[in-house]
Amino acid sequence: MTNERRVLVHPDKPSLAGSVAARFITKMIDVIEDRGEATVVLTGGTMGISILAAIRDSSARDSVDWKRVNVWWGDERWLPRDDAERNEKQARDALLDHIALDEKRVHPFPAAGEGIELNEASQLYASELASHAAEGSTLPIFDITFLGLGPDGHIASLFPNRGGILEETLSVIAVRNSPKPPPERLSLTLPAINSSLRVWLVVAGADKASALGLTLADVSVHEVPASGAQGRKRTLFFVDNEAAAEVPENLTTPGLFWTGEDA
Ligand SMILES: O=C(O)[C@H](O)[C@@H](O)[C@H](O)[C@H](O)COP(=O)(O)O
Repeated sequence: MTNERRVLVHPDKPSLAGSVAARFITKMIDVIEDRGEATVVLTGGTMGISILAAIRDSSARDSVDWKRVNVWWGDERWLPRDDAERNEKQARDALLDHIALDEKRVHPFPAAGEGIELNEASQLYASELASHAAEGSTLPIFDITFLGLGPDGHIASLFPNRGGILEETLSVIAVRNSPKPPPERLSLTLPAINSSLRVWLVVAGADKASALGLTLADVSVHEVPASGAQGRKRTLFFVDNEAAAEVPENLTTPGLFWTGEDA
């Protein structure tokens, strides 16, 4: 298996969301069968949440043994737990509250207003990751890490020309003065993201075409953080036609018909 990056192009957002949902369900079933459990890292953002809703609405949804699925987040907005803009809240509304998860396996970031401040929250999440780490690691085995892509090329809460994208030691960082509101966030670092077996970027809309084109042109990770995303086994870009406008033809594959051996 090569660790090439593959761009799977879909006609529009609904077909993109439906295709990713179907692949995700299939992959979860395969991994659980193989390892007895599966671990996913969720992302915020409109496409990331749309995919959770598509999983919820899939007729195959409950073929997954959800009580064996571990859920983490790639980043979180530093807001009160029930704030509508919080990634955890949006994920619970879109999917998590509709499936039979084992709540002990669901690991949201800490929230604002619960007696700890941002730096301590990042350390707490790093410790929680470490307490569920695989042998000899500080991180659990992530089977799939979802990422959205910002128009500026950010992933999670790792923004261009900021120190966070260059962090090589910590697994979690506190983010302040975020260019995307809210200003305070928590984020996995690039090494933590790239520890994932599979990184699935979900990208839709004309406003992402430039960032996606630059990402695949391998410009510096400091300028385009997404260019540094690399799963250990597989890195897939699930995109719609609009977002693919600046992707060289030779890098794209029709997403609806790709039967790649291991998504
Ligand atoms: O907390 C967040 O905002 C996300 O984690 C962020 O990384 C998001 O995925 C991108 O900004 C894309 O968001 P859209 O899909 O809404 O453009």
